[in-house]
Amino acid sequence: MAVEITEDFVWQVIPPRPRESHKGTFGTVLAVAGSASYRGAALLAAEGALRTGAGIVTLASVEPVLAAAAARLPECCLCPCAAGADGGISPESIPFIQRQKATVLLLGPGLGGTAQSAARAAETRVLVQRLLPGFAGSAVLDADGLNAAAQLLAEGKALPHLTGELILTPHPGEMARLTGLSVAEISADREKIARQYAKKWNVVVVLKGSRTVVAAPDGRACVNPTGNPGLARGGSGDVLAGMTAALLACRLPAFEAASCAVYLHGAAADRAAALCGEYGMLPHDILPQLGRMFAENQR
Ligand SMILES: NC(=O)C1=CN([C@@H]2O[C@H](COP(=O)(O)OP(=O)(O)OC[C@H]3O[C@@H](n4cnc5c(N)ncnc54)[C@H](OP(=O)(O)O)[C@@H]3O)[C@@H](O)[C@H]2O)[C@@H](O)CC1
Ligand SMILES: Nc1ncnc2c1ncn2[C@@H]1O[C@H](COP(=O)(O)OP(=O)(O)O)[C@@H](O)[C@H]1O
Repeated sequence: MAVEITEDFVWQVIPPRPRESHKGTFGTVLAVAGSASYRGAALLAAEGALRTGAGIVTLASVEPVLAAAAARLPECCLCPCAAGADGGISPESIPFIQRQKATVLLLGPGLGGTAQSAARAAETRVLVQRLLPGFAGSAVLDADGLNAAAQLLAEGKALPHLTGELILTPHPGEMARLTGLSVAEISADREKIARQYAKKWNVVVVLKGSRTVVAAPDGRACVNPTGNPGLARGGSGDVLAGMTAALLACRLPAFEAASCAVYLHGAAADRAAALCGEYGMLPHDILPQLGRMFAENQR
């Protein structure tokens, strides 16, 4: 049985910021995210990363997303991309994205896919196929990035290799697309499935939902006790993806980064629910509560 993540574990793993540190100490998250249809996903992911300690966050996206980011998140650096199918990021911009400084790549939230069109899904697949392989750091693959990877796996292709570690953050629906199993089969033994595929794919799997399971390729696994059904709404996963990328950028190893991110995301959501109710809370209400937890723990 996997152990539960504890608050003690989280604050042992996330160190205080050294007095002599600078922004480079805490890495650069390059978030490739958003499209005309899903502007909020990119903003929630970028703010999740900014509020979880990353030294620099750069958002690579199309103009309407960047306009929203510039208005709401002045700390966010911007990498303007050409618009492709259905207002998503065109693969034409890949060389420009590859020239951005980055220690962690966050790929997927709001990129768009088959829900928009076959052309959008194909372009998102190209982004995943060309940005992940050989990336010099670690990466988080989420949302439409996972759907693109599922298509590649279904075609018999392997998950792309990068220099660092790769974290996949599927909910059970995405895990079903990635594995070819049914949601019922996955739900029957979430821990076993997460462990099995972490090993098979050589990645950290974050199988989301009530009691999220985090599994590493070396066989370690843990279960998250925090969080509540107020998180069951669009946008919660985008915040988590940004938080996870930020902890990677702060140089936590992938298993620890993912475990701490899911614990803090859920614990902040529990505080948001205490204030707004599970019906009334929103994903962005997680962010101020997260700040309170960092402050209470001198981080
Ligand atoms: N404001 C914004 O910009 C937002 C943008 N967003 C962005 O939108 C993009 C696409 O996201 P999405 O939500 O449309 O696709 P996805 O999550 O695959 O759901 C599709 C179907 O999958 C299933 N399914 C889902 N969860 C499941 C579960 N736990 N367990 C089992 N099944 C589950 C379920 O199928 P059903 O059960 O209804 O048949 C559901 O209808 C993505 O890039 C994201 O970042 C969103 O984050 C929202 C806020
Ligand atoms: N009932 C629940 N209890 C605890 N956490 C939940 C619950 N439902 C969803 N969550 C969490 O909320 C997030 C939802 O992410 P996801 O399903 O990808 O949706 P989206 O990307 O649209 O926000 C995940 O972190 C998941 O673990």
